[in-house]
Amino acid sequence: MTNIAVVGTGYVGLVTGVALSEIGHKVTCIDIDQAKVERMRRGESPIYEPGLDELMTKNIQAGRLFFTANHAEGFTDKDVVYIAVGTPEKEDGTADLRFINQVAKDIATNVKQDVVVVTKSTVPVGTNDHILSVIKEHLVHNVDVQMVSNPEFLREGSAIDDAFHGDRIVIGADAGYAGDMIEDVNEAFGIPVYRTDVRSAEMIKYASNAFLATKISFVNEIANICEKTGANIEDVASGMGMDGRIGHQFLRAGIGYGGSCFPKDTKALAQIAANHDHSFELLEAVIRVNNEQHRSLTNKAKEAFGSLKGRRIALLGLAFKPNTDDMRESPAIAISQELLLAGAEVVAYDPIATENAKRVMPEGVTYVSTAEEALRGADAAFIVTDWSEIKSLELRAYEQYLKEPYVFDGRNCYSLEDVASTSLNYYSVGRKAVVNGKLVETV
Ligand SMILES: NC(=O)C1=CN([C@@H]2O[C@H](COP(=O)(O)OP(=O)(O)OC[C@H]3O[C@@H](n4cnc5c(N)ncnc54)[C@H](O)[C@@H]3O)[C@@H](O)[C@H]2O)C=CC1
Ligand SMILES: O=C(O)[C@H]1O[C@H](OP(=O)(O)OP(=O)(O)OC[C@H]2O[C@@H](n3ccc(=O)[nH]c3=O)[C@H](O)[C@@H]2O)[C@H](O)[C@@H](O)[C@@H]1O
Repeated sequence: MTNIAVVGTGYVGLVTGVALSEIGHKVTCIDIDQAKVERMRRGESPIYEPGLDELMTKNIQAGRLFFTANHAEGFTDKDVVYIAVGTPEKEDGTADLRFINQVAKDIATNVKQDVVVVTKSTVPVGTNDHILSVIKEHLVHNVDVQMVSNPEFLREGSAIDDAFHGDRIVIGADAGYAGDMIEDVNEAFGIPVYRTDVRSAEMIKYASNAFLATKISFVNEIANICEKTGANIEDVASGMGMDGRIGHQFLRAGIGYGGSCFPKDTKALAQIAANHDHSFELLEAVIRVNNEQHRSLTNKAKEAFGSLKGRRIALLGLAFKPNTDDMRESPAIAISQELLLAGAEVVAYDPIATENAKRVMPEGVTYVSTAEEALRGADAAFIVTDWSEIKSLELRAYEQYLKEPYVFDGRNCYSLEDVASTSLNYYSVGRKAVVNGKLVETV
């Protein structure tokens, strides 16, 4: 059992803290947001993440999981401090290290014993060295501080499962005892550990996210060409994925990736390259393709309707992916902006993310509390997020509620054969359209 503090209780920090307490460590989670801390003390997760509340409550009751807004209290007697604060994007695309720098100072001024500092946050190559120098510069007590880079690979919506069944745990440490100590801390997860130096660990995180984003932009480009050639992206992706060297994962064509990480991490890596006089052409193209892909549904609707002026569009799903309330960089934002700009009226529904959506979506969007309400009287439906509730909506519902039978499906939720037996006009991604019960090429 190790005494651990986790600084920052967002998607990563809270899941990390809960998972470490579940395998037997004594964990104190620290956040500057007092209201969040109070909710967590009651066993309520401030974020929507399946399975998290239950596991939190269990470990609070077992006396292994604590929450505080006071850094000095949180760091008392801790051997390990995890940093899990945000590293958002600055205007120029680089990572904003404001929160990281603050935590480094918080650690320096409050720790009274030797400590291993573990960076979970995604940070540019060289940042761990920078964190150590900030800590040393502000250190109040004469203690030893060692750094470990331990990037996080969990996905929102399946974060608990990922924490216990991830593919690897990357531990980046230079000389000293710290790497072995963090390997011991993680032993009970039973996940393969990959040891490397600090800078390689930092790069593994960006390279992994950039590679996954590349797969998505690649498959979206293939989908765009499928639409022009009459091929079917679902069949193409399945056939590609059967090659073990390619694999089936991250070949789902759609409306482009969103979320709190792929958009910011791809830009940050391109900037890291640029800072070292390297132009990362491939990654720049991945980003451009993704931005363009956000427009694909609206472009199809413009083509089908001629003009979207005065058209009422039902947006089904707002979160950047299912099973999360996270709206950061959700394609729903860009899609709504495009629709409003084209003079359309936007009525939106999401099973979970509506409150967060209201904070980041453009002004002028109307929110309703069921899919049916969104569809009723609309000229077209846009399927934006493939929540199971939305995927399982009967095709009959669109026929029944829509004023005009137009569905623009950004997630390929329905089979073309099923749609062909309805009265719907259906446009999806990388597949033929269905118009008047017939499969037709879109160009
Ligand atoms: N969200 C995700 O799925 C993943 C995120 N990451 C990385 O993990 C890091 C954290 O991401 P999220 O959990 O999404 O962030 P988040 O923005 O959801 O949460 C960050 C939390 O840190 C708190 N905080 C800020 N400064 C603090 C301080 N000085 N002391 C204590 N608490 C402080 C904030 O109040 C907030 O609750 C980022 O670098 C991100 O790139 C990595 C893998 C997955
Ligand atoms: O660094 C991070 O924050 C995390 O970023 C992603 O996780 P996440 O953003 O939660 O979700 P993903 O499932 O990767 O989806 C990201 C976006 O790509 C889209 N996507 C994903 C897969 C696919 O085949 N097609 C596709 O369009 C999703 O709809 C979503 O908008 C990575 O998968 C995690 O390994 C990583 O830890």
